[in-house]
Amino acid sequence: MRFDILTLFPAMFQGPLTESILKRAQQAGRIEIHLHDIRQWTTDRHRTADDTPYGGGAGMVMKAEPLAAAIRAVRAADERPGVTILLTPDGELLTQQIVRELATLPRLLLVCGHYEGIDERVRETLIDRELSIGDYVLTGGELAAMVVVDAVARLVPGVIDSESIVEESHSDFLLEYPHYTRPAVWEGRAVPPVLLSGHHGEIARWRRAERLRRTLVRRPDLLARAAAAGVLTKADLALLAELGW
Ligand SMILES: NC(=O)c1ccc(NC2CCCC2)nc1
Repeated sequence: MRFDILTLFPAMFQGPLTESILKRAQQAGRIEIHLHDIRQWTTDRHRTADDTPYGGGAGMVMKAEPLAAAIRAVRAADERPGVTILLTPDGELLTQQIVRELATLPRLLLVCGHYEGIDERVRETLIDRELSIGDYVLTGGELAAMVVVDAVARLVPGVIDSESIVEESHSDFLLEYPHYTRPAVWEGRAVPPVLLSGHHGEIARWRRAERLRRTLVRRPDLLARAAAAGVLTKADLALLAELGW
């Protein structure tokens, strides 16, 4: 899968995309991440990529010409069809369902706005989809783009071991079960004995019960969605009834 990131600040992406899992995934050729500095498509001597807003008001707006030229040039750089996504608080809220959908695409172009945003006419003509990583405002779309790359890339085959994908939570709306590792007792707190029992069936049941209990306590809204999606078994519903749901 190919990711193209269009930004005024490519250096911001050092670190999250050049370490650990995403670095190894790129080295293994599972994913490609191409950074593009929008300023490269400015045409004036001062390399102007933003300007004052029509109608007045504070801040600056990213100019249409350089951004449009960048999007068109980057699209043309690879024959694979891509979806061009703008990261913005106005966008559709990113969920694991959307992440799974994006992970099936051959290519994603992520446009990172800055300052007050981008000229509306680029949104109307060149942006296919607008996504938000949450209801809060950031100084730029770069961190949101990193979140999208991270979440989507980890679902690309071969990026992380497949069994942890299969098990993962949020795919069936439920939160994760608690995780433990050595030592068996830490500062007087023991690991739940069932996890040391070697009884895989009991361990699976305990983990499922923990996911249900935690989701009930912390995210009852997700539990309602799980029920509506029909992913709760009769055993789940019986246990939830015991928990008062
Ligand atoms: N919640 C988000 O995904 C998000 C994305 C971009 C952003 N800021 C950018 C958008 C245009 C100018 C700065 N803030 C928040």
